[in-house]
Amino acid sequence: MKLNDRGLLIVISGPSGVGKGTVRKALFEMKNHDLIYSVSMTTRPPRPGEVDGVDYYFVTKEEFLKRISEGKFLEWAEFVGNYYGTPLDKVEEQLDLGKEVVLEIEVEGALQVRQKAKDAVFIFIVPPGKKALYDRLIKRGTDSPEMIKKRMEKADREFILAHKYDYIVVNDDVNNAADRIMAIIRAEHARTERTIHAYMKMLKED
Ligand SMILES: Nc1nc2c(ncn2[C@@H]2O[C@H](COP(=O)(O)OP(=O)(O)O)[C@@H](O)[C@H]2O)c(=O)[nH]1
Ligand SMILES: Nc1ncnc2c1ncn2[C@@H]1O[C@H](COP(=O)(O)OP(=O)(O)O)[C@@H](O)[C@H]1O
Repeated sequence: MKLNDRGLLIVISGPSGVGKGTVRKALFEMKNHDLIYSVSMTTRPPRPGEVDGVDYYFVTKEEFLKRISEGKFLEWAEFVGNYYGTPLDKVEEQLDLGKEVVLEIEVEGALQVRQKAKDAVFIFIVPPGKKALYDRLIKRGTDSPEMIKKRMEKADREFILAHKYDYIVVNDDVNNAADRIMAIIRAEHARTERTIHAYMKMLKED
């Protein structure tokens, strides 16, 4: 039984290569959930295998800047030379339908969402160690040595902001990390301030 009509907004961040995409896929493969992934827009070129409209909406810088000026993003940020943003209309639409909307975004954008959506839940994924992070970026094989260096330096600046999140999840094992995130989402549903008004309303209508 669902107590709140409006869906929960879940923001997941973590350094590049920590396994956000991998853990998110494991999360969505779990049974009995109402999660929707918010596909971001980016000016980064697609990686081999990435599909427009599934992994990202791939657009030009001009198109992206036009959308910023039209106020079409819930948040946006520049990350190692490319723009990334969350289309506002789709997120609102899904939350109104009672869906749990998952954003997988970097910290600067997450902090913008923190200002706008007070009852969103913020989860920061960390690697079991710095060496593990480096190894994962190498293993993924999608970035040049120079880009890996930039992503590792960026990770150092992101770790400092981890305390601004509600939860820290260690991605030691993909399925364990996904389980922990699902447990957090379920617990957030039961939070008093989130559900009490909806429950009182339901009692009145009962
Ligand atoms: N602020 C913001 N960051 C995003 C968005 N979409 C993706 N990102 C983040 O941008 C960073 C770079 O993403 P990407 O180029 O796909 O590389 P990855 O981190 O190696 O997966 C990651 O931290 C993503 O979480 C978005 O819509 N807004
Ligand atoms: N728990 C884990 N243990 C070992 N390797 C992992 C784990 N999670 C992810 N990886 C690997 O690390 C690399 C980066 O993962 P990815 O999901 O692309 O990270 P992100 O989306 O955070 O940039 C991939 O090659 C992925 O298979």
